[in-house]
Amino acid sequence: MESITVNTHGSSYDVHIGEGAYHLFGTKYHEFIRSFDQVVVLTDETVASIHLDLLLQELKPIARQLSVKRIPAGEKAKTIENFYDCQTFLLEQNCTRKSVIVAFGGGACGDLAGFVASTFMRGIPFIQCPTTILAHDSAVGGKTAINHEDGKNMIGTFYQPAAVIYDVRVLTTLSEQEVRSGMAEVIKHALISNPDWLDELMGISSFDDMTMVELKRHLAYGIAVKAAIVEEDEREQSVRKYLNFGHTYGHAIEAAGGYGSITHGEAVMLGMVYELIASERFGNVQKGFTDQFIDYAKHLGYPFPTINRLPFVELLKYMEKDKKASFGAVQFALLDQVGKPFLQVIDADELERLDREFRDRVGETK
Ligand SMILES: NC(=O)c1ccc[n+]([C@@H]2O[C@H](COP(=O)([O-])OP(=O)(O)OC[C@H]3O[C@@H](n4cnc5c(N)ncnc54)[C@H](O)[C@@H]3O)[C@@H](O)[C@H]2O)c1
Ligand SMILES: O=C(O)C(=O)C[C@@H](O)[C@H](O)[C@H](O)COP(=O)(O)O
Ligand SMILES: [Zn+2]
Repeated sequence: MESITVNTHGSSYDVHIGEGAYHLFGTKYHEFIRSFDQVVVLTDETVASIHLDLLLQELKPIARQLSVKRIPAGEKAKTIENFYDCQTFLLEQNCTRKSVIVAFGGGACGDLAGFVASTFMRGIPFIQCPTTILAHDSAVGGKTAINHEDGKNMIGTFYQPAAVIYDVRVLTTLSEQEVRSGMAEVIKHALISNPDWLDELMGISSFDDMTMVELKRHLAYGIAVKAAIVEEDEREQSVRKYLNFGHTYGHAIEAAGGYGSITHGEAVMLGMVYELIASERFGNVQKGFTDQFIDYAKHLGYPFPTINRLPFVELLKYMEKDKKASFGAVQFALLDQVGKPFLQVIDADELERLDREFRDRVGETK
């Protein structure tokens, strides 16, 4: 079992990753769980149907009272209606300020559960139990959110979990598409931090070839990269914006396409290619590198044709509302080189030129 501690201004918590991590509920977290009058597991329908027993066999013997709230699977969970429904559930269960939420699912479930926890009676503790590769990112760092039709994650809080318990046994049931989606955030962590690690990832010709030992190592690296940035800038005033590499364009794709029509990680991969092209213009990324990266991403099956149904004007509308934008300027996290991120304002005319170049170079035209 590997453990990484995240220290922020107001909190300190551990991220545990390994096979059998849920046993920690009965050991390290036994007294912590006993200190709550109720444990509410917030989980998505799919995860519950496959893996709930694995978690409940650890929690049932120790929780004073336990209930399970199932939410819809996937991005459609992150709505104001589901948020309200969860609050109603907590009230119906007579939860109090001495209750705890356990988020059991991928990033969508974790983002919603964290937002619910941060607002129920003005805030109760929550534990993240991520069940996707992608959630090595979302479970750490305390960003919680639901979506608005005008923009991704527009309603949310910074609210750190009390612990992250990442039992990798559940990852074996992920679909090929969800593996691809999750690996995009791993690749993002490498792109913003470490050229050697990126080289290793770019040597993977099929995610099926990765062993669990290799996957766990990549996830632990990604968590360490994220934890270090969050410790430095929890509320995204400076370096935390680097974690948004690929997201300004990626979130616009998700919102313009309709939430859930493309996975978050797949949209981020398209966004990273767009933002690599911008990094050639504003940084020192070489065209040859970006072309090699495009071939790699295409070979791994990232869905570049999605861009065909999304006109630039639609994407621009969302990019202009990005959370890093202010005073009418859209700000991007770009790369000077791999491992050297920086921030750059880009105007609408340049964004359009980059968009045309992106479509040409990924081989899809309007
Ligand atoms: N808070 C953050 O810092 C942060 C970081 C990255 C992404 N996110 C958010 O995370 C979300 C994406 O997360 P995600 O990719 O985990 O999506 P997700 O939670 O929608 O899960 C993807 C799909 O996989 C299924 N699934 C989950 N675990 C499974 C398992 N073990 N076996 C089989 N199926 C399983 C789910 O039911 C769902 O259908 C987006 O909303 C994104 O905005 C947040
Ligand atoms: O933790 C962060 O900070 C990130 O930017 C990580 C991203 O992978 C994640 O998708 C995050 O939810 C995006 O945040 P947002 O503030 O752009 O909505
Ligand atoms: Zn992301």
